[in-house]
Amino acid sequence: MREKPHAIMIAFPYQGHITPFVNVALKLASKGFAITFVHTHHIHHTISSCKASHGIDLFSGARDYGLDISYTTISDGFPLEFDRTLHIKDFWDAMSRDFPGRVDEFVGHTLKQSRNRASFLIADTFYSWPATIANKYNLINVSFWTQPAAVFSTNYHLDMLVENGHFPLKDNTNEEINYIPGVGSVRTRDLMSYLKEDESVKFVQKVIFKVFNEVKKADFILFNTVQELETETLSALNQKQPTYAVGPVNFFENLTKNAISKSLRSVSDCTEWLESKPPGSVLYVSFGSHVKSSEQMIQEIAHGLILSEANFIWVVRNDIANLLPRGFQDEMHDKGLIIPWCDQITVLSDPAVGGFLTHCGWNSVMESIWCGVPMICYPLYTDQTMNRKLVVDDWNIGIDLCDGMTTLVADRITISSKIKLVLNDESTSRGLKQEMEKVKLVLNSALEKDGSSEKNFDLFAHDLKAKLLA
Ligand SMILES: O=c1ccn([C@@H]2O[C@H](COP(=O)(O)OP(=O)(O)O[C@H]3O[C@H](CO)[C@@H](O)[C@H](O)[C@H]3O)[C@@H](O)[C@H]2O)c(=O)[nH]1
Repeated sequence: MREKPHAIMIAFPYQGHITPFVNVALKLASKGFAITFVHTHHIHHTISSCKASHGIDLFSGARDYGLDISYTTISDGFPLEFDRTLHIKDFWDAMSRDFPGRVDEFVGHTLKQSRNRASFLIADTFYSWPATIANKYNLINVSFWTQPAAVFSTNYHLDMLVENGHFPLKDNTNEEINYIPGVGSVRTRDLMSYLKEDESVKFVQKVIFKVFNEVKKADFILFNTVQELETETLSALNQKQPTYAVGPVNFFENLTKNAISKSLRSVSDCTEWLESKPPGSVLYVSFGSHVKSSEQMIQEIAHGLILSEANFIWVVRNDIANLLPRGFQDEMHDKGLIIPWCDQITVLSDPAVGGFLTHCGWNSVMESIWCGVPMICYPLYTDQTMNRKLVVDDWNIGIDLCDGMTTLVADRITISSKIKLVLNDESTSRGLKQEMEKVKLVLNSALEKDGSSEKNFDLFAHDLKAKLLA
């Protein structure tokens, strides 16, 4: 192939998807691919308003490092000021109905301009249109999955859940399931929240049904996970479609020294505060970019933190800041630092951090392992319950905040004692750290030059080029 193969990459408009997707773009470009990277106008506007120094092209920094990435934006159909979180159902109704047409037009136009270059499409698995558009333009269709393979496989085999009477899931069931190919034994309470019998998630179920029909038509599927951590699940999936565990890709950006802005919020610098704390003494608390806990639970966590007497950094996003107990900031003195957002990987890498109270978003789990920080798990929605199961039950690198998981509420005394267990209790903390070292080694080795993720990425690039030439 004389000209570089060309990827058209359409990002999914949420932080937990943007971060790894940007890294996939950088990685592909570093392997000799040309990229056209696309954000929605709204995401572009949000990212660029967080960093005044960046111009209109978020990827100009990548080109400074010799990477062939061009960048553009398309409309999601709503004005910039429309509140996409508050009106999530309207937003996603329109995204399902109208956005595919915009992508179609964009892809058609881009291909016309690209002078018969060998092109292919990469989109987030959560989009429901890639197979249709790839088919129309005769493009290879690459799907990118941002969660564990176990969650993918469960969604992929929804028909089995239906046959066995486990979909839709009745509330508060705790049966064992062991028929999902490659997933082993899992309890119904660990299944994704949107499989539950609840009107409010009906529209999510509809989306999931649709996207998992679509992904069955993908030519290649990339997983932001590690082969050695999910070996059986991945090999079962590989029997169905070509799958490649290439994760976690989240750290690849080091290559460009973080020159690519991808944060949807402005970042607070915690370095100085962390430097003033002893090693392993700080609990980092964050529930990711968009999930909301109940006011009651936020209050219990706040009191639990004070009772534990631990040092802590708590990412309290602006949308939940009003839920903190009155007088909390005075009570915590210098023991606590409340910030609206930070560079999470930088914070987790700091030697002062000894534990992570997390909602178990998959990026947070991967980042915590990469930094070797044991977790206290407080999963809230979607894949987070399954991610908790991997962290606590399978890998023993974290503990549950809410044992039993049925009510999802813990009181301040329990919370405080869980924090002490992870940060101060000799035996628990040593046990978690020992297991964490093993899992961290697996993850870090996968990212080495001859590690599985690196090799799988090369294999993917090789297979893709072969298919483009065929
Ligand atoms: O102050 C902060 C807090 C978070 N992050 C980053 O934000 C991302 C958060 O991702 P994740 O931990 O996966 O949580 P969510 O934002 O909640 O991600 C959504 O997307 C994930 C991937 O699909 C799913 O696993 C989650 O359940 C879903 O809620 C991570 O890369 C963090 O490094 C920061 O940079 N600064």
